[in-house]
Amino acid sequence: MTAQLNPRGDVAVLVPAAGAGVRLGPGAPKALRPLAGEPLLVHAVRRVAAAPSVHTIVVAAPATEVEAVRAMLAPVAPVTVVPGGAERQASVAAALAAVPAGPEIVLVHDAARALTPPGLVESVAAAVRDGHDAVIPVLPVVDTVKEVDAAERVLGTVDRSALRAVQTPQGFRRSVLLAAHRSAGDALTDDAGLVEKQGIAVTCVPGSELALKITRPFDLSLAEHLLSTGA
Ligand SMILES: Nc1ccn([C@@H]2O[C@H](COP(=O)(O)OP(=O)(O)OP(=O)(O)O)[C@@H](O)[C@H]2O)c(=O)n1
Ligand SMILES: C[C@](O)(CO)[C@H](O)COP(=O)(O)O
Repeated sequence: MTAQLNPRGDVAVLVPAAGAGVRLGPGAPKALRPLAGEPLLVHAVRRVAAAPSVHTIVVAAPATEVEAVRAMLAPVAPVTVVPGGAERQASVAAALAAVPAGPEIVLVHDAARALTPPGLVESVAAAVRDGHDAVIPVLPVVDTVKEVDAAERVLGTVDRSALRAVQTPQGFRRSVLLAAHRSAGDALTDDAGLVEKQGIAVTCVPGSELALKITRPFDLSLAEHLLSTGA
């Protein structure tokens, strides 16, 4: 049976957490590495579970760690844990298959974005509820962006006013995400990218700097600092 959080909620959140974390360096799978003494995944799930609209959370864990992840998350929130896949897309598909009947809004949220505030979960879900098929949180690109060739010679300066850095949670009408995964071709790291390939409009909402993706060692240090200063 699938664990439920708020039976009156209309949102299922899929948390892909099966990645290795190669860019973070050698060690345990990234979602299980400690941040201020607790695994990244615990931080991420605790914040998702604090969003009032959330009915169900499904975590895709590293295949060898499913039981350990169940035990780790049991005191945090009622969560369903399934084995993830070799690519993020396969992990999301496995979690999507475990969503029970009920929630018609499905969010996909990286475990690696461990400090994402519950308010961002709510604002993405609200935009889907308002009628958007697919919603992504974004931030403006703050650096000047150059296009370069293979020899790192600058070809030109890109107009960054039309560029956005994309975060998670990404929100979808359930049927839209299901159809996108059913007809998915080459693995993409981004669910909105799958939906775009179906010709479906994707809408942006403001993201949060706290939703940074912990990818490299610097990001982990930054997250430690943010937590120690009250994030
Ligand atoms: N096979 C995979 C690969 C990634 N993810 C998850 O997708 C999220 C975003 O991926 P990323 O941060 O790029 O993580 P990794 O793939 O682990 O990073 P790296 O490329 O450095 O190994 C993470 O929460 C990660 O655990 C997953 O569930 N299954
Ligand atoms: C969905 C995503 O977080 C978009 O930023 C994605 O998982 C990024 O993965 P990447 O491998 O770092 O591009």
